[in-house]
Amino acid sequence: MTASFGTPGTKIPATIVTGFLGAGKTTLIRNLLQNAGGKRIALIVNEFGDMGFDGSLVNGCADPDCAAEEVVELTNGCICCTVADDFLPTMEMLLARETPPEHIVIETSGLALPQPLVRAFSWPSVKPKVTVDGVVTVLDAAALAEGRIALDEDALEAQRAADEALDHESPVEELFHDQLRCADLVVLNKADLVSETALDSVHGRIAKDVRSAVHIVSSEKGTLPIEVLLGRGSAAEDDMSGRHEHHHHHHDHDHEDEDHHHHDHHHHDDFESHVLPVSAFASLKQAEDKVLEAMSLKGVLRIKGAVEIDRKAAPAMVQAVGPRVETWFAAGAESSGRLVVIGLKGLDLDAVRSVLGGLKAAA
Ligand SMILES: Nc1nc2c(ncn2[C@@H]2O[C@H](COP(=O)(O)OP(=O)(O)OP(=O)(O)O)[C@@H](O)[C@H]2O)c(=O)[nH]1
Repeated sequence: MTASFGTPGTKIPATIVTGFLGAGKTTLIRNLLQNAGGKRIALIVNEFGDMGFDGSLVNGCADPDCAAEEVVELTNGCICCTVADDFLPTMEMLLARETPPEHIVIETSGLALPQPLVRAFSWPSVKPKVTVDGVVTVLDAAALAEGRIALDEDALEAQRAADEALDHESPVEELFHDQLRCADLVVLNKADLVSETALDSVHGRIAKDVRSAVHIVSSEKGTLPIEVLLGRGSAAEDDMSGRHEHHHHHHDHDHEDEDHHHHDHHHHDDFESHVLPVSAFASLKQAEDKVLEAMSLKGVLRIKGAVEIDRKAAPAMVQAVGPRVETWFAAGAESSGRLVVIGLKGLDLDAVRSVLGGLKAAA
């Protein structure tokens, strides 16, 4: 082994924040950065082909208390597929700084597998200097309580009985399990939306699916003490056993003639993401109704963005997850008039477009 310049124990810790679409990753990170108490944190954000929308949201944290020294955005698509050409150079760039960050936080896209990213920490240029402090998997407790991502056989069977067309090994479920399997800490977020009983029951189901000794905590808006989130020291890159992904089954099906070494190949061939320009809506209410209607279309998983409202100077931010849509006016938001729509491959984009057409299209 070549000696590294730092002594062991001086590696920069990196926290990977993973979790399905809309679970609350960005919210949790924003909170963490506001409570970092002067720690120099670099943030790496990754989005799924949406032209950096989350990047602008995070940068929009102009709060003087926000600890993000640096927000670096990966632009080559999904982090788990572009490790070599995007993530590693970004890490090398951060490490080469005269004053390197004290902690690195990485937000993966809601459709990314954490495993390939964790493995990247074993690359020679990175391994001597950085270690995975922990994989934090954020879950939407409200969605889980409603059985929207089935975890146990009963729920799967119930769901299958309810919908013949539903494949119990859908990519969404595999992805969910893989994100859970890799966790060092599971955050049951959106606790405010569920009863204590429902939260307990979700907790019980999740506990069966995580590796032993993984902590499960609940939160509202990702508000957790920084001591809980950071400083876990898991060194996940040296501890991949037990974190393996299911996902390669799926891939093997599709490409039986290919080698196993492709097994962390993109999952999200099964997903697609679109940026839709939308014209102004008549009112906030109309925007909410239309977005909800679009969310109910088959295959649509997540909608977010900023839209114009007739006669309003500030654009309205839109965040939709499952049956919930949030909107608020945000002066100074960049790039309004577009919505990012993420869903299963084959979703009916024309139907989505006609619903989200906005005021002018509807007229
Ligand atoms: N009620 C409630 N809403 C929450 C909570 N945490 C996040 N949200 C809302 O859920 C929506 C999604 O939150 P984000 O933080 O953007 O989720 P994300 O995981 O980063 O989403 P993607 O990047 O699309 O995967 C937003 O409208 C948030 O305001 C919570 O604890 N309670």
